[in-house]
Amino acid sequence: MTQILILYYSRNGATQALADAIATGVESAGAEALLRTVSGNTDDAASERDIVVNDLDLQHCDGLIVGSPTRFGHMASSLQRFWESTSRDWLKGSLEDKPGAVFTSTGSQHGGQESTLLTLALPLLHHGMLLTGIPYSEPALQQTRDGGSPYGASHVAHDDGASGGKVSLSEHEYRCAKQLGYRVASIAQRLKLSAATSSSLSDS
Ligand SMILES: Cc1cc2nc3c(=O)[nH]c(=O)nc-3n(C[C@H](O)[C@H](O)[C@H](O)COP(=O)(O)O)c2cc1C
Repeated sequence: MTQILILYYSRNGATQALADAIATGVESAGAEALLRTVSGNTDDAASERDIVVNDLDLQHCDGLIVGSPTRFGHMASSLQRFWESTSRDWLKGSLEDKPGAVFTSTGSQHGGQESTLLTLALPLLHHGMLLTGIPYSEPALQQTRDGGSPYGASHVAHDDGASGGKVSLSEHEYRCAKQLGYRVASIAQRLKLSAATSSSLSDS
């Protein structure tokens, strides 16, 4: 079965809520969603609901969707530290030619979603991934008054999670996130199928 790795860092649950919505989209395409986190810093703990990613997760996945809260306009240091530990996988090309996408949560509406999404995409490109976002054929992208962007899925948290409140995505944020999961999973399935078809043609 096609396996999509959803890798995120989240301290207060908002980025994790996006990861869950993306997983719903992955599963709606008939693929498996593998939710993984990165380890946090001593003074900045990561959510412990999901286990920490390992090398095999990167090597075996058919697609990767990466998320982080926005921290001063870019990704959290825990996720940056994770990327700096991936040189061996970069040398092996573990992620090369696999579809990838990104997501983020901010405290405020104009707190840097686009800068975070665009910079979250850079390590994926360095690893040779095929970057995708959310197309405007998704109606929620036109209708949203909160998160959701062509660059990736997003949520405006107004810091509900940080103040101990319940994190809840708006309907449009949820639909954009689900669409992103569906899109990466269905692209991964098509790539896998065409690789299998061309290898069986070259064998015959
Ligand atoms: C050190 C730090 C820097 C932050 N920088 C920003 C920022 O630049 N823009 C913004 O809108 N929110 C910022 N926030 C708020 C977080 O992005 C927001 O609370 C996010 O939803 C947290 O995600 P999480 O619940 O997954 O941890 C910052 C929070 C912290 C702790």
